[in-house]
Amino acid sequence: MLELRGISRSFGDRLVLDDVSFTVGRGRLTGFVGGNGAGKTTAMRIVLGVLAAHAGRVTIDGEPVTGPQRSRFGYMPEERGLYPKMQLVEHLTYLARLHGFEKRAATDRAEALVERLGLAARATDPVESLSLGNQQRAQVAAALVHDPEVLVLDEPFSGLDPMAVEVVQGVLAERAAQGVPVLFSSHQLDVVERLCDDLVIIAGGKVCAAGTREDLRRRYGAERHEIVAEDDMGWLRDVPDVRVDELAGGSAVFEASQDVAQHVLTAALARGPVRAFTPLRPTLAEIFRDVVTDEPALEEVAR
Ligand SMILES: Nc1ncnc2c1ncn2[C@@H]1O[C@H](COP(=O)(O)OP(=O)(O)OP(=O)(O)O)[C@@H](O)[C@H]1O
Repeated sequence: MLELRGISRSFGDRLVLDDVSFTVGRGRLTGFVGGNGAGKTTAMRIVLGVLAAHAGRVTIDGEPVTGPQRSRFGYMPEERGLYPKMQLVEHLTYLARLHGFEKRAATDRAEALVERLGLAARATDPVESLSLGNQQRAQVAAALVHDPEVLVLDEPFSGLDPMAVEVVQGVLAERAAQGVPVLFSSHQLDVVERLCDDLVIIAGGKVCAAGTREDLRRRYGAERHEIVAEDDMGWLRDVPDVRVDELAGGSAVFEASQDVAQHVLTAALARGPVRAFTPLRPTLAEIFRDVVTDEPALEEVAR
């Protein structure tokens, strides 16, 4: 398990990470979510040792991370850095060799990854000639080519079309299934929601929520319910402790506690048939809105 414990970091007199603690479990995909400037990249750089923390520590299985261990981490940095003139497989082979693989093994790994990431037709193209989405896939391949023991990826899904998102998702999930702790940041809440086992939500340099996706759904987000009745549901607006979010004839979506929702159901049944009554699970976007109070509007975050 990778753990950040009490990490703080300032730039000048500006505190950008304030006592940040969270874990990234083995075999888990952990999504790191937060608005622009929340501190995600800074925290990831500290995990990789590219940047020093001013307080706190990063441990792996309870022990402080050492230099040799860090060299076996896979990192996809925010600033993408591949040599533009090098051919794709040649480049990945070169990176694998830097990590100590023999030539044959390095080439085999590079070719297998290129194939797995759907880039086989581009294997001998110079990196600079790849489309932006394919360059992004190539960056993911670069982070994976030495079979890392920990994976940290800064926005691996940005700029990918939905097919490429699926491919990269699949590759990361495979690594996680092999026991690798995987931490990735993303602004794409729908992707994070679909893919992650665990989530860390950060705002203004502080972790404001962390846990499994199901945990967060239970702990945060309004309790919402959908009801579809034969008769008009207009009366719902007058029920105390109910907030009506949507109302169209007999269909309504409302926020209320479990007890009040049961009361609404009973009242609706007393008026006529009820066709559907469903608790709605909060989406990550709703949870995010709930826990991040002083961040930019969600639309800005998702952009
Ligand atoms: N080298 C630096 N010098 C000064 N300030 C910095 C430096 N690096 C980051 N910051 C500041 O630290 C804060 C956190 O930045 P960081 O890049 O970690 O956020 P982020 O969550 O990754 O944001 P984004 O989603 O926009 O990439 C920002 O206010 C940023 O301006």
